[in-house]
This record gives sequence, structure tokens and C-alpha cells, in this order.
Amino acid sequence: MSYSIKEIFYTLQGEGTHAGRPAVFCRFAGCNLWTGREEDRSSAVCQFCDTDFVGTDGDGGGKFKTPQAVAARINALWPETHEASKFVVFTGGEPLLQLDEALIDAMHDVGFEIAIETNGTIEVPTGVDWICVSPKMGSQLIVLKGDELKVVIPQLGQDLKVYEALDFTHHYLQAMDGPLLQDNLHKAIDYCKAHPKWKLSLQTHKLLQIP
Ligand SMILES: C[S@@+](CC[C@H](N)C(=O)[O-])C[C@H]1O[C@@H](n2cnc3c(N)ncnc32)[C@H](O)[C@@H]1O
Ligand SMILES: Nc1nc2[nH]cc(C(=O)O)c2c(=O)[nH]1
Ligand code: SF4
Ligand SMILES: [Mg+2]
Repeated sequence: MSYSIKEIFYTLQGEGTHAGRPAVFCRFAGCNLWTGREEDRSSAVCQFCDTDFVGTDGDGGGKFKTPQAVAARINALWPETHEASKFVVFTGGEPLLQLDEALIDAMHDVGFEIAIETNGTIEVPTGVDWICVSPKMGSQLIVLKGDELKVVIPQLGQDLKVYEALDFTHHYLQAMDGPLLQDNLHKAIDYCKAHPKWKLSLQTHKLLQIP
């Protein structure tokens, strides 16, 4: 199989537990909950997406024929003299439409720790080192355990108590970006204070204006 990748870039993880950690981001093209076309947004399962994941035309993007080719491109972005802390985040779009064990093995072969950002609707292949699930109302959540659960609020009909019971090490709330961001941040802050199992995840890369 070949891999369709929107962009590959080296930055800091902006969100969640690893916020501030240098990481190569590999953004796969395509998602199962939205086409990515603005004209389809209002009829999509996931309507609040902040990301362009259509096509393969971003920085470092393209169609890659082999897992080794993807791994080599990602590895080339890591600073040469710092082999120990190699960290890749597979995101999208929905990475689990394309990420397979062959690519996971290829990344481990070049020394990377592997994280994913997923909507939790597709089974996670073996070997992923850090699983971040961000459930979407209107979709069937099937990934019920992992390292961090990162719930974007508010979403219509959400019951955070249901998520609280799931088997994740960290439970985060992330305010939905958009015209109501400030309101949403206050909702998230108030909820965390009242339910201290939850922590606030900020999208720090947006504050920092880095990719
Ligand atoms: C663009 S998604 C890609 C990965 C995967 N499809 C998912 O939804 O988790 C990456 C992260 O951004 C979050 N996100 C997307 N749009 C957002 C928005 N408008 N405000 C806050 N977080 C958002 C998602 O919930 C997810 O945690
Ligand atoms: N810096 C940075 N951190 C991120 N964390 C999750 C992201 C994503 O789009 O999945 C993201 C992103 O796009 N940039
Ligand atoms: S599931 Fe993730 S990538 Fe897909 S539309 Fe929603 S936020 Fe965007
Ligand atoms: Mg993003």
C-alpha cells in the first residue's frame, strides 16, 4: 500500500501531556468523519475541524510508496546529533486510515517513539507508544483505552462522565477553537476545577504561532 501524506514538519507538540516536546508531525491526508471540503462541513459527523488535511501538497507532503520512504523523510527532519529523544506524532486527518504495522516497524527501526492523534473510531495497530484519543459526538468510539483522552468541548449531547470512566492515564479537556473560543475556555476551566480528574489542554502552538 502507499501512503498519502499532507505534510511532514518538525515543531513542538502543542497539546496534551507532551506539550512543549520537540516532535516531527506527519499529517496523513483524509478523514473518515469529514471530507475536508468546506461545502461538506455542515453535513459532516465532525464539523469543528481546524485542519487542512486534503491532498498531498503541504510542506514535505506527497505520496510515498514504502514505509521506509516515509520513515526516511521523517528521520531526516530530526537534528542529527540528538538520536535519543526521537519523537514522531502521526495525525491527520485520521491517521489510522493509513498507519499500519509496517510503518510503525519502520519508525522503530530508525529509533523513533511513536505517538498518534486519533478520533478513536478505528482500531489501533500494535506498537504505537502513545495513544491520544479525541472522541467525536456522532461517531462510534471503539478505542476505549490509551494514554490520553483529549475531549474537545463543547459538543452537542456530550456526557463527560462517560469519558471519565474510560481507561486512560490522562483526561484532558480542550476548548473548541472558533468564534466561541473564549467561552469554551472558561467552560473547560470551570469543569476541570469542579472535576479535578480532568486537566486543561491548551493548543499552545496557536498561541506561539508555530506549526
Ligand atoms: C485535527 S485532529 C487529527 C487527528 C484525529 N482525526 C482526531 O480528531 O483526533 C487533531 C486534534 O485537534 C483537535 N481539534 C480539531 N479541531 C479542533 C478545534 N476547532 N478546536 C480544538 N481542537 C480541535 C482534535 O480533536 C484532535 O485532538
Ligand atoms: N504543534 C502542533 N501540535 C499539535 N498537536 C496536535 C496537532 C494536530 O493537528 O494533530 C498539532 C499541530 O498541528 N501542531
Ligand atoms: S476527526 Fe479529526 S481530522 Fe477528522 S474532521 Fe474531526 S478533527 Fe478533523
Ligand atoms: Mg492541529
